[in-house]
Amino acid sequence: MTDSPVLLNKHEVERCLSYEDLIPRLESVMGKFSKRDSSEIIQPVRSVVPIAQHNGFLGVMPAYLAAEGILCTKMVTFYQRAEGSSLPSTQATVLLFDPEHGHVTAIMDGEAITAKRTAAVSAISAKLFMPALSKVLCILGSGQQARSHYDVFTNVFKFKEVRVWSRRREMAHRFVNDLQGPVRVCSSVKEAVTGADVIVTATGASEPILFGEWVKSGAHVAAVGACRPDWRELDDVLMREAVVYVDSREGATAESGDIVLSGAQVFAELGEVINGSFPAQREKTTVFKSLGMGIQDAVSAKLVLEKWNSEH
Ligand SMILES: NC(=O)C1=CN([C@@H]2O[C@H](COP(=O)(O)OP(=O)(O)OC[C@H]3O[C@@H](n4cnc5c(N)ncnc54)[C@H](O)[C@@H]3O)[C@@H](O)[C@H]2O)C=CC1
Ligand SMILES: O=C(O)C1=NCCCC1
Repeated sequence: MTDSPVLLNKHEVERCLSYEDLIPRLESVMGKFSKRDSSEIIQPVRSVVPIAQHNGFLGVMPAYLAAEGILCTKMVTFYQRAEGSSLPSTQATVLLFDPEHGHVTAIMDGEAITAKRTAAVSAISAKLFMPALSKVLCILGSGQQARSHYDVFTNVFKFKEVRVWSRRREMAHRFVNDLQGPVRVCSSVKEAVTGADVIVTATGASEPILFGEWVKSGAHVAAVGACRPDWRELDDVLMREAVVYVDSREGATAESGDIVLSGAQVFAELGEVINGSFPAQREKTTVFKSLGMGIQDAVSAKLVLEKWNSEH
């Protein structure tokens, strides 16, 4: 008989997952992924089931990391919520398995993992691509991803100014009231992004909200939303003028409206830059188009379980 799986709620997952541990593990696994060695990593593009009646999607994100003995899947639902809805737009559960015998070893909340690993990957992109003397950070959106991006970006980097824009100004004020540091609430995207060195787009938008003409030359954009092939956050001008990096080429081709609909060319995967096979063009305007990967959830879940096991 196998042991019952460990059950970890959001609070426990949050407590057991630090950015300090997460960032090097993500850098390492994304570098390995970009080598496309299927004896080491298997991660298909996520399967997505549309829930058309409710403006939602169910995504299933399996991954197997043979050398590290990690077999994992995340199941994630994401919805386009009506303005003013208090429901979360992204919810998830992560399962870890024993790769040898096939039983489930842990079932854990996936919201905290999704929030932290996505923000940590964006921070890795900023470390590689943002201008050398970056002073101004701008966050578009005020939800879960905006919050985790604020946390890691202000932790890892030293910005002189942080700005936030949200489509409802009161939500931007609520976001700022929950934080420790000073953040300027902006009333338009244009005001928020003008002169910014680093821009995070973390919205539920399906039409462009960020226009290339507003973006300072040499700025870095970490684009986190618009994860469907017909959704946009960034306009054609920005997509065509910037050097475009992605987490996975296959994922970007299948799921990113900003890439597919603009016809922009992908320059490299983050892992290819980490491996040194493509350069980080820091002096140019750069976009990192994030879609999320099962391997990111897998290493995050393993870290959570290792930490939890070390305490019990
Ligand atoms: N790249 C990745 O790995 C991941 C991407 N996502 C995506 O990131 C985005 C944000 O996710 P969460 O923070 O979890 O959602 P959330 O619901 O907590 O926050 C969404 C934010 O977007 C704003 N928003 C919604 N519709 C908008 C519109 N039409 N125009 C402008 N702003 C709009 C909301 O006011 C809110 O501030 C979503 O698109 C989600 O699908 C989520 C998880 C992982
Ligand atoms: O990677 C993820 O997790 C997600 N990516 C895009 C949409 C919501 C969840």
